[in-house]
Amino acid sequence: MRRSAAPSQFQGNSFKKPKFVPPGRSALSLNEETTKRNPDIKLFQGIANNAFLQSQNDPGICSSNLLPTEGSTREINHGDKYSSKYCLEASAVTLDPLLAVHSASKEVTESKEQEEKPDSLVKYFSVVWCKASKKKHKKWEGDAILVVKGMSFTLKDLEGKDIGRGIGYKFREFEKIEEGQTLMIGGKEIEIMGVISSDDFNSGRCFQLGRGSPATPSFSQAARKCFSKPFKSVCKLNSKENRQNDFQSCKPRHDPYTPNSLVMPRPDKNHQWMFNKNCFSLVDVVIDPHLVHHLRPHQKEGIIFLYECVMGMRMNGRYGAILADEMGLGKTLQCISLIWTLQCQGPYGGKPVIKKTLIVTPGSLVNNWRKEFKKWLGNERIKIFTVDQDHKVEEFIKSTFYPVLIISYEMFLRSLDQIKNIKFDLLICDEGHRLKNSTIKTTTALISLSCEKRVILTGTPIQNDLQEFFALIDFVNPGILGSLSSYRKIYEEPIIMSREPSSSEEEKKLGERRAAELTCLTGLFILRRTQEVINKYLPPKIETVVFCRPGALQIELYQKLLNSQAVRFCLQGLLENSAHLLCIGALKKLCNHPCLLFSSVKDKECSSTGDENGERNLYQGLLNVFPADYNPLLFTENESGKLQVLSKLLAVIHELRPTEKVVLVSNYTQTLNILQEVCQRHGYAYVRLDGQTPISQRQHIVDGFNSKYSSDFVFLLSSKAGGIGLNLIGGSHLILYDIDWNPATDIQAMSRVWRDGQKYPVHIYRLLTTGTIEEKIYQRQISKQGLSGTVVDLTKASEHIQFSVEELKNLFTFHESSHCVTHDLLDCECTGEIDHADDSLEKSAISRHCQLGPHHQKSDSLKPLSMSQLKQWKHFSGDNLNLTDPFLKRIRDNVSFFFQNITNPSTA
Ligand SMILES: Nc1ncnc2c1ncn2[C@@H]1O[C@H](COP(=O)(O)OP(=O)(O)OP(=O)(O)O)[C@@H](O)[C@H]1O
Ligand SMILES: [Mg+2]
Repeated sequence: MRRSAAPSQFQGNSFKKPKFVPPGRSALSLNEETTKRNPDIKLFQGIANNAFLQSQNDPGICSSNLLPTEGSTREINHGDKYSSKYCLEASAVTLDPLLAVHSASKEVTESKEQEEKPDSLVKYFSVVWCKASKKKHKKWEGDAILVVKGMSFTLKDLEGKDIGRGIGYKFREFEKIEEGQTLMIGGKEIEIMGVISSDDFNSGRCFQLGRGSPATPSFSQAARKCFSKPFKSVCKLNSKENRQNDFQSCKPRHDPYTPNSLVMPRPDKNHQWMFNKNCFSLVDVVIDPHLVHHLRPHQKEGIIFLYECVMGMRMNGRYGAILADEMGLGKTLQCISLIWTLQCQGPYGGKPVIKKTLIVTPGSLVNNWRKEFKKWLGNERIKIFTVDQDHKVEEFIKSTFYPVLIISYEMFLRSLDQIKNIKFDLLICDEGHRLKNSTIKTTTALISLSCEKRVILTGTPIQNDLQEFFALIDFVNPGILGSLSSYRKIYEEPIIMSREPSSSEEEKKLGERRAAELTCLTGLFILRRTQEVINKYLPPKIETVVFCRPGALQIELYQKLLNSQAVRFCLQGLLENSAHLLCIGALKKLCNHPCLLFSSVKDKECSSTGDENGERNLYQGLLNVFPADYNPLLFTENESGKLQVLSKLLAVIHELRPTEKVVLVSNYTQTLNILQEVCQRHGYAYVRLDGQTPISQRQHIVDGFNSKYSSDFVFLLSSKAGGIGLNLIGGSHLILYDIDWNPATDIQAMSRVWRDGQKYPVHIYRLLTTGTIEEKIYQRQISKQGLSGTVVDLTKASEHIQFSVEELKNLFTFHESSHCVTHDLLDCECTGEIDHADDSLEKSAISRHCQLGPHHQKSDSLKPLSMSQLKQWKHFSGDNLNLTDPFLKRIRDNVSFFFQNITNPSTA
């Protein structure tokens, strides 16, 4: 047979063909072998192997939070300004037992015993294949990986798909396999090209080599080009003009030697080779001292990280980054520092790296960005253009005045035709987790921009869904993980499979190794730090979960609803037309206030529409429970346990802390109407921001509330409509009036007030109605089920949550006599009469599971609580006579139980 190369070998990646390794040397990794022959790979691996830093000193820094092994974190070495030191934790994964088996194969195969149990032996070969035919001249059709396990052979293409299988081979047959040998497998003829180590297979690297993706980025090709004409372009100095430019700008813009100066790492030789063709002199890029003065240590690290990424210094040919710091860590300031620096400076002759930057952000944050630019850089340094009703993109295009364009995602889509014609050098997508779906218009439109330097900012953990993760990675560094289908085969499927309880040891190992490899590839350009890094700059946070006794009317109505035909149908498993959602909705409304339920029943009575959802079955007889002359507009506070508590809470805050303000959060507009009415009745000045608030007015409302001169006492906020990214540091008390299925919604709301700039200790109150569905939702939030996977995602509505009949039974049970069902579930022995907290468990033991990281990875501090963590909170019943907290004292009559936790007590 003529040995013509497989398609991928035509691309000139000659090093890709694995060299045959004789059995005695089979433990040597393929990479070691290839690097010996190809310096390009070695250089790349140098980068990759150095890519992770251990940050034992800084608990808050955790690289991308998708860590393969405990504590695999990144930190930038400040000791040496010009070099970032990394260490690859993933490479420290314990030696794969398969590898050991592999290297010992000779002796093992001679043993008869093993002959009978060949399953324990797995070998991997790189091969080329073609369909079996009798033709004389055949052409190989592709590269593939041959997996030989026991007596079965599997052929996988370089996308990870199985393309052939064979069983029933004799164990001795594969023992003799060697380079050049041909075999028939599943109707395909294959030729063995070489051995692949189990390490390379388990990590997925052998698939990448074939694809020429991350391990061999465009860098190797570019570098090869340079080698072909050594020094020519680099040393061809220098036109007169160049020299003059060089001379003029070779001084750093700011002094790199002053104490506390923040100097960006210098590009290495390869970078210079590729990007400094004109041989400008190297100039230090120094962050404006005016900014450095304000920067927190984690922000300095973040700026260096962003700089290295967008300059292509972390991974050759890749210019994207994901800054996934937890909420409130100042991602905006880090980006502003980056923009301002690149706008004025560059490492080659001091020439600025970028001219124009596009910032795309949710509409409600456009003005916040403008404000932040002004806050950190003043009005004079940089001119920014924000697009709104009165300022169109055309104006930006006509003017040469503005280097930065800030636009909302919606407006961006509408103005795409114009924006496409502008050459942007840097693209920043704020709250960029919305790009997790690569098929939505916004993502495709942004991808269509030619800008290579792309930064995603997100406070939401991004690794919970591996497909969404792919979309985000592929957005910032297109193609780095190959095609979606190969990504699924090589990473997603093995990783998910390994998490199944039924997975075999081997599957578990493979999944772990693939996760480690994925982390390794992506960890270079993802940075996530947790709230802990700024805790020390923040005031204390006192969080209290308040279990409010339901009012008499609520109890009666609640029981009536649970006895309705609709609920009974649900419990019999008759869940057509989402009837259970209707029941859940009615119970939640009732918990907020009975008048909301009354209005729904009345609306249904008056409406002429059909009854597909069985509303009539649910509402039957409810009106009789209300007083005959009940008027929902004249609702009273004591009809709702939570409203009574709220009203007293507002009163005591107003009385004891007259200069402090309250953020009052609900997910429902109708509930906000009631809360607004309460404010009016008591004469509290308030502002309101919900989904109806025009985007143009939002920042104005926020600024007004945050101003120390404003007389507003309450900020009524619909968290779903507008909570994301807002700074509400004017408020130091935050009350969550109702609970969402999705813990992320509540966490988002809570972190609006406890953030940089907050002056007062922050009090957060979560109100729950005792014994009702609200407690159940809370338990779901803090139990494993609620914490797994994509639930921590603001876009997932409760309609997508699946319930079993068992779960519905639990949801539709009312625990009228319990002080706190959640406490009952904790298996805690205390009676709640005195303050109690369980110290028996280690505080940080439980973390939210994510698909990539191990189960005991460092936890996000803003992640939802777990049950066992809750048990460690101080807890006590409302009858506790030793209450000292003046706020809790005032509301205790209506409260059956409290859980309380204080973060950062020392900064008080
Ligand atoms: N170094 C600093 N010193 C003082 N205040 C700071 C500093 N860095 C940021 N801030 C302030 O902290 C607040 C939060 O910053 P920012 O809005 O950028 O957070 P974020 O990381 O974008 O959070 P989110 O994910 O919620 O959007 C802002 O008011 C900002 O001005
Ligand atoms: Mg932000």
